[in-house]
Amino acid sequence: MSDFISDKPEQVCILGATGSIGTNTLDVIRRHRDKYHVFALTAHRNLEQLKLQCEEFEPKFAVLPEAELADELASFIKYKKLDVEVLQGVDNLEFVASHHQVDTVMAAIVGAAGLLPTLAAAKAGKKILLANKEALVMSGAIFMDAVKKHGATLLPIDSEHNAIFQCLPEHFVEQGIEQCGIHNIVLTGSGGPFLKKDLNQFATITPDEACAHPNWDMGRKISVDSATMMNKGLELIEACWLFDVKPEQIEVVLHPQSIIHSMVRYNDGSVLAQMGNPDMRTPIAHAMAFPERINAGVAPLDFMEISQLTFDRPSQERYPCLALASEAMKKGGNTPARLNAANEVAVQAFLDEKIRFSQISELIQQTLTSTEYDEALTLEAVLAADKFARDYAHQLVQQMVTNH
Ligand SMILES: NC(=O)C1=CN([C@@H]2O[C@H](COP(=O)(O)OP(=O)(O)OC[C@H]3O[C@@H](n4cnc5c(N)ncnc54)[C@H](OP(=O)(O)O)[C@@H]3O)[C@@H](O)[C@H]2O)C=CC1
Ligand SMILES: CC(=O)[C@@H](O)[C@H](O)COP(=O)(O)O
Ligand SMILES: [Mn+2]
Repeated sequence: MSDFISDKPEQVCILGATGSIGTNTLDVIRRHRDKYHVFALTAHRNLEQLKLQCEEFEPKFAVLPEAELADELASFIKYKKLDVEVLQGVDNLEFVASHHQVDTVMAAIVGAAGLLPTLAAAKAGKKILLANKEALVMSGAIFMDAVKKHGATLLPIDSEHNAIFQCLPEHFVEQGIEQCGIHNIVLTGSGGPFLKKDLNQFATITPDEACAHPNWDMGRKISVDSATMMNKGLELIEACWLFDVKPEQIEVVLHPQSIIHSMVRYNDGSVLAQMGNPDMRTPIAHAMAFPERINAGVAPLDFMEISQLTFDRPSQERYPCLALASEAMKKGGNTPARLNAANEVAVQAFLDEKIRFSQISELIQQTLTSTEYDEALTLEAVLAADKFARDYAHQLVQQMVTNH
């Protein structure tokens, strides 16, 4: 007898629906309304965008953490006579992420705010499409344990990790990468907008310059992370947890064109690469439909248009954040959580023009040296380390502002 194939659309909850990943996810869904149904949308401050999304997709739930915005959305929903229930408060992010009617959760909230709802989805055994790399950086062991224990399915959305996943053999989860004849993982990074900028001019970099990524259109926090290459550092940690490898098994390679999204190097000399135009709808569609393939609306890669694909070593002087992240992963315990917290505070302070671009790495380094190392194997310990490092980093911002 053939397997029963459900023709009911998959019920999707999008955490962070109004962001870059959230809107790209909705664009993929828009092309496949027969396969996917939007069950819940969550946002933070972008009320206007959420109103439009509620009108178009009419989810069962729309969640906003802040009461005032939620009330305004509820009035809009009533006025438009939409069949959408508006929920307010952060606890409701977890409620929708773990709702029994939800099949798939797109985890696309930026930063530590995404951890608890994404973990709730893992504990409810959902199919998780993971964009929120910070959740894994903060609590990799806890998160991966929850995925295994509760039978959740974890599929990477981050373009590099999705690429690596596509280049790995199917049985890598059971066997581990060494048993699969794999030598190492090659994590590619563009180097961001300051790949060639004079180091003497780093102190005067503006937020808009830092957010002008050469290849990808992303939210402001991850764009700054790309400019410092902390993004690659967070991705190195993310890859360690997703693929059960050590930092030494990952080689970071600069590839300014962002056409090869990452590679797997095999012992027989083969290197498998996943390529494509830099458009997040490819990894989103890949993970949503896996193991099938669906149309993502992405233009086919035109080799005649690509003049060259180049590779280089990242310079430690230009990108000190990359080494900070790699060291944090090697040190382990609560270090990646403290690194992430300090980075979030530093990036926000830079975006608010309180500190200089070159002070981001200084602030992270000082926070790591001055806050306490701990094994941090419980969620409470991770959250405490996050809070402590965040508070410490805020104090450093104040000092830096005063000394300006
Ligand atoms: N953009 C990209 O191409 C890629 C992103 N990622 C990762 O995906 C995640 C999302 O990135 P991106 O889409 O660029 O980010 P955006 O800033 O564009 O979007 C972030 C989303 O999270 C919501 N949000 C922000 N803060 C909170 C909060 N405190 N509580 C609840 N929701 C919140 C925002 O709501 P609102 O807009 O309403 O304020 C928005 O919906 C990040 O972890 C990033 O590292 C990974 C690979 C590629
Ligand atoms: C699209 C994506 O996955 C981003 O994380 C991307 O990797 C950013 O580009 P960088 O390679 O410059 O960090
Ligand atoms: Mn990435």
